Amino acid sequence: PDGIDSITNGTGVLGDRKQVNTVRNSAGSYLIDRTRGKGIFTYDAANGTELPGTLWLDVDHQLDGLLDGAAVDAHHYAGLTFDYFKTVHDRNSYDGQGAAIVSTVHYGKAYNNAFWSGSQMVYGDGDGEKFLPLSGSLDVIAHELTHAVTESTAGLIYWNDAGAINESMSDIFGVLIEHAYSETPDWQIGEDVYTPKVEGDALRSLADPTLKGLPDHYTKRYLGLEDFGGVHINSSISNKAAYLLANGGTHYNVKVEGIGIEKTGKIFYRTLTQYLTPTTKFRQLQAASVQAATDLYGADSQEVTSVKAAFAAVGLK
Ligand SMILES: CCCCC[C@H](S)C(=O)N[C@@H](Cc1ccccc1)C(=O)N[C@@H](C)C(=O)O
Ligand SMILES: [Ca+2]
Ligand SMILES: [Ca+2]
Ligand SMILES: [Zn+2]
Repeated sequence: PDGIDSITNGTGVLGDRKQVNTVRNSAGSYLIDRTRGKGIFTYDAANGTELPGTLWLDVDHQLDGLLDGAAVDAHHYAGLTFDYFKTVHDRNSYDGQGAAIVSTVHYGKAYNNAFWSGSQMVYGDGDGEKFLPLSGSLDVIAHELTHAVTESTAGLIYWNDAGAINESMSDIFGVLIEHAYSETPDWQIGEDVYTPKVEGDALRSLADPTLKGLPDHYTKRYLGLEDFGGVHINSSISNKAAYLLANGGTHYNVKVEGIGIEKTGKIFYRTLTQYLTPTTKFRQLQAASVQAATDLYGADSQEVTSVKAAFAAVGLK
């Protein structure tokens, strides 16, 4: 639709006020952000499963209704995630060519998930017990958009080791992007929308995966067929390595000197975009990460030593 670029005030899923970039005309304000790449577009599935659904139009230019929150957050957080890849890694959208970013909210009925469809992000409303509308948490949007980056670069298949590494990259960048923009960053995933009636829990913890019964060592990996071969289970192995690399610590008697979150982000971004392939296995992830750190900081650097220690601590090499 035609119209003028404008900024509209809105209320997010958690009742927090924020501004979103919109296109405004006589019909109302559309969730179109023309300030980033080829644009960010947010749609409404109206609790159906047709994608992308209807481009979000707010007729009174006040994005503060109960149904608006999911759309406001999906749009706003997609913008922040775009900004992170652009300003921190000099990557213009998920494809490096400014690709338009499309999101759909209110997908399905009480749908307790969010996903990258292969061409767009999709968010369920949650059932109010397990999840609130999933776009209400920045780490969820960052997780999903990172799948698009992964698909445009490494192409990790969604199965067994490669799938777990795929999922892990999405969790790691979920944390990195939350640390870049949130006042209350953490090493947990989904805490803002997970179990609204239970305080202090999260879907996954990178700091201590065992809190949710997930493996924190390669010898404890899941070998079954569920969850695409454990992609949301074995992701915790490299998630833990990332936590140790950034923060340091001693894990299974292996001491890791932390190098901070910025350098951790640089290493994992280079690993993901330069060295991973569709079939990368966990041991190859270790080697790829060492290579990326070597490229960036030199073979004899503390950073390389810490990458080796972080992966050794979770049983890789
Ligand atoms: C369609 C089935 C597969 C879903 C895969 C998507 S990418 C995914 O991993 N979704 C995230 C959503 C998420 C992300 C961050 C924080 C909370 C929730 C996910 O972890 N889904 C879990 C619930 C799962 O699918 O097991
Ligand atoms: Ca978090
Ligand atoms: Ca909770
Ligand atoms: Zn995922």
